[in-house]
Amino acid sequence: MAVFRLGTRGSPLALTQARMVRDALLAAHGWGEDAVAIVPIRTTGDRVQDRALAEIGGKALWTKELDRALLANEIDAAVHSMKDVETIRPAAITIAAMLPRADVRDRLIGAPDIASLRSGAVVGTSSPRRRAQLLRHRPDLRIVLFRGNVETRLAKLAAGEADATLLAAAGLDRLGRDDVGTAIPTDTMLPAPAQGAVGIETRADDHDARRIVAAIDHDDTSACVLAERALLAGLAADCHSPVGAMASLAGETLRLTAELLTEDGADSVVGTVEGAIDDALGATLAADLLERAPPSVRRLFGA
Ligand SMILES: NCc1[nH]cc(CCC(=O)O)c1CC(=O)O
Repeated sequence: MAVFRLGTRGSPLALTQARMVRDALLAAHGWGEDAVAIVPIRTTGDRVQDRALAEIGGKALWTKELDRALLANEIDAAVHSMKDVETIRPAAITIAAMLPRADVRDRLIGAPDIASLRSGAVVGTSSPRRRAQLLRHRPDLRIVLFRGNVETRLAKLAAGEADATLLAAAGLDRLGRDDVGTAIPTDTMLPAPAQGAVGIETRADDHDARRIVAAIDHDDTSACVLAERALLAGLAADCHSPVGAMASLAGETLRLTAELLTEDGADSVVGTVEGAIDDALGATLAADLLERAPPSVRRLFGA
C-alpha cells in the first residue's frame, strides 16, 4: 500500500496531534512505522502573529492551505484542532473521524483563580469568548491581545507582558505542560465549541481514505463535537464569536449547553437542551438562544 499522507500545521501542538493520529492509525490497521507520513504545511494563521484574527480575514486561517493540499491530492487527510475548523466546510471535504476528547476546560496561568487576580490585572488572550467570560466576572481586568502558539504565549507571560493568560488544558497537556495553570470549572467558563477535540478530514469522494480514518473515530466525541458545531451553524457563528458550548453524553442522551455573550461580557444568554444524538439539538438550542437573547447579544449573531 502507498504511504498514507497526513497533513498538519507545523506548530509543536499540531505536530503532536498529528503524531497521535499517526499512532492511532498504525495501531488500528496493524501497520509499520513507515505506513503514515506526516506532512507539515504552513498556514496564514501561523505566519501572521501580531494582529487580531478577525483583522486578517478571520475565517479559514488555519485550514485554507491544508484544504488546498487535500483537494490537490498532496495529502490524504488533514489533522486539525476541531476548535479551529470553520463552521461551514467545503462540500468536497468531510470530517472523517475524531480522536477521544481530552480535558475540555481552560486553564488560568498566572493566578490560582479568577477572583484572586489583583484589581486591574492585565490578562493576555485573543479569544473573544475568554475575554467576555473574564470581564463578566471581573470588569476591572484589562485584556490585551495575546497570540502565537502555546509556547509563545507562555513566554510572553514569563516576560511580564501580562499578569495572567488562559489556555486550553488539552493543548497544554498534549505538550507535556500539565503542570501549568489551574483548570477553571466549566460552570465558570464554558469552553469553546469543539475545544479539546482533534479531528481528521479527508476528501469527501476518497472512500479509501475515509474508511482508513473512520477506523479510529471515537463515536461519543464525534457526536458531541458535531452537536456543538451544529449550534455554531445555527448561530451563523465561528471560532471568533463570543460563544461557549459543551456537549456530553449519558448513555444515548446528549446534553448540550451553550452561552452567547456581548464582547464586554455585560450581557449574556445561556441554555441547555437534551435529547437523542440525531435530534438536531444544535439547531434547536441556537434558535432558543437567539429568541431569548437580549438585543445586545442578538446583534452579534444571526445570518
Ligand atoms: N486557537 C488555538 C488553539 N486551538 C486548539 C487549541 C488547544 C487544543 C484544543 O482545544 O484541542 C488552541 C490553543 C488554546 O486555545 O489554548
